[in-house]
Amino acid sequence: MVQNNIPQATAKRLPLYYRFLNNLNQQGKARVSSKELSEAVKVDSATIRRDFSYFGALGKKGYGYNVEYLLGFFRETLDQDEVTDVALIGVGNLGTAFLNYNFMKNNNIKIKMAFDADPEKVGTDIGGVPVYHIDEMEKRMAGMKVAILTIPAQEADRVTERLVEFGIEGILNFTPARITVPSHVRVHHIDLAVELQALVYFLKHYPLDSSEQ
Ligand SMILES: NC(=O)c1ccc[n+]([C@@H]2O[C@H](COP(=O)([O-])OP(=O)(O)OC[C@H]3O[C@@H](n4cnc5c(N)ncnc54)[C@H](O)[C@@H]3O)[C@@H](O)[C@H]2O)c1
Repeated sequence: MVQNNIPQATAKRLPLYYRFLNNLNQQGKARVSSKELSEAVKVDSATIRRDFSYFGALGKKGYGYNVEYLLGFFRETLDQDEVTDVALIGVGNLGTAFLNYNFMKNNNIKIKMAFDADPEKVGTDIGGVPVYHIDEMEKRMAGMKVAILTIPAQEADRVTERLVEFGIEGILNFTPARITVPSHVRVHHIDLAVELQALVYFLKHYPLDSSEQ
């Protein structure tokens, strides 16, 4: 399949491209130039052209790219026709914000259920998502492949072990814990403190040339 040959860096940019092209399509635009795309998604146009060449979309000079063709490709590659159900573990400050945020607005990923250990939260419904007790995780999550972790760091290893045990395939980890998983499980860490520190470091040591903006 085509997507197996796409470099990981390119694959990571696909959702970004998809979102923008979807907006263009809804506005009735039939084509887009790599310059327009570049300005909108803040990726340089040479990178966009290289990315698009991996899936055979070669823009025509003076015409640009066909929005509908690209969207069709992205939809297939990103499985946009299929809704992916995700579970969220830990309905605290961060978890509650995610439940209230409707992922469906931009793509086909949906938080279907949430789990918490606090009896006061169990049985509630946040943003239309039911909250179950963590003891019911294995039973309720049967068949689900992706989980978001928004529990305290010290709970991360224990919960991860249970997720791995029943066959989870991907974990989006918001805890600062560096969880260990077998090689067949993919973990993406999102550490806001690290990102913020990196941003401040870059601002200080790699000031942007205003002409690049
Ligand atoms: N709040 C933020 O802005 C923020 C930002 C970045 C990262 N984080 C990280 O995200 C995680 C959650 O942060 P928070 O501020 O939402 O914390 P929080 O204390 O508000 O929420 C944690 C929730 O997890 C539940 N919980 C505890 N142990 C559990 C278990 N074993 N199983 C299921 N649920 C359990 C608690 O009952 C609580 O509802 C932390 O690891 C934190 O470091 C938070």
